[in-house]
Amino acid sequence: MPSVVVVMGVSGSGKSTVGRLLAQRLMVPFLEADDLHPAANRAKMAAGHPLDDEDRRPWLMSVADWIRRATHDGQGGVVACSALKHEYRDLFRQAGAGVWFLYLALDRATADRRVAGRMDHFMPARLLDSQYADLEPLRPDEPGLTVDATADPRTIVDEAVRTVREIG
Ligand SMILES: Nc1ncnc2c1ncn2[C@@H]1O[C@H](COP(=O)(O)OP(=O)(O)OP(=O)(O)O)[C@@H](O)[C@H]1O
Ligand SMILES: O=C(O)[C@H](O)[C@@H](O)[C@H](O)[C@H](O)CO
Repeated sequence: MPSVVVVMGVSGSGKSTVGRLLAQRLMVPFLEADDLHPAANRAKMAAGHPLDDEDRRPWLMSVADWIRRATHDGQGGVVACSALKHEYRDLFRQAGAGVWFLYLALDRATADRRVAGRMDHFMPARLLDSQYADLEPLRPDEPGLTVDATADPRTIVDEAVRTVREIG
């Protein structure tokens, strides 16, 4: 079994929704990586500016620290984190053994609809251009599974649980 599952994808792909459900099913702790963003990052996104690599660095380090603790104490966990770029995911893989990715692949039109429909969130819909520009989909040499993010969240979780049990 993977130690930590990172549920990744662009804003609106369903990371929080699917990640919470998956953590419940696997009975492991859940981390919403958005909660670890420095205030400056949240303010920048809320003002309509996308984050760059430098903005993300301290945030990715905090997420990697959580992954390190979760793997070392043997508890494991599920993390909802955009993890858009290959190098960010490498950082997570270096933090602990057995890090595995569940990539929620979402078409742009659905992402637009979902993010525009969300009123209680700091992420403005116009930042989706930059999310897709930065996105580097999961590569075959990265451990994980790519799923269609428009499927029902429970169906996605069922498929993920089946796959992690198979590889375990
Ligand atoms: N599989 C799904 N089918 C239909 N709607 C979904 C699905 N997953 C999530 N949603 C809806 O899409 C919206 C975005 O979901 P969610 O907040 O989980 O995405 P996210 O990837 O965590 O976004 P962000 O990174 O911006 O926080 C929510 O309104 C949620 O209810
Ligand atoms: O990497 C990034 O650009 C950011 O982390 C975003 O992905 C947001 O955290 C999130 O998606 C908004 O809720």
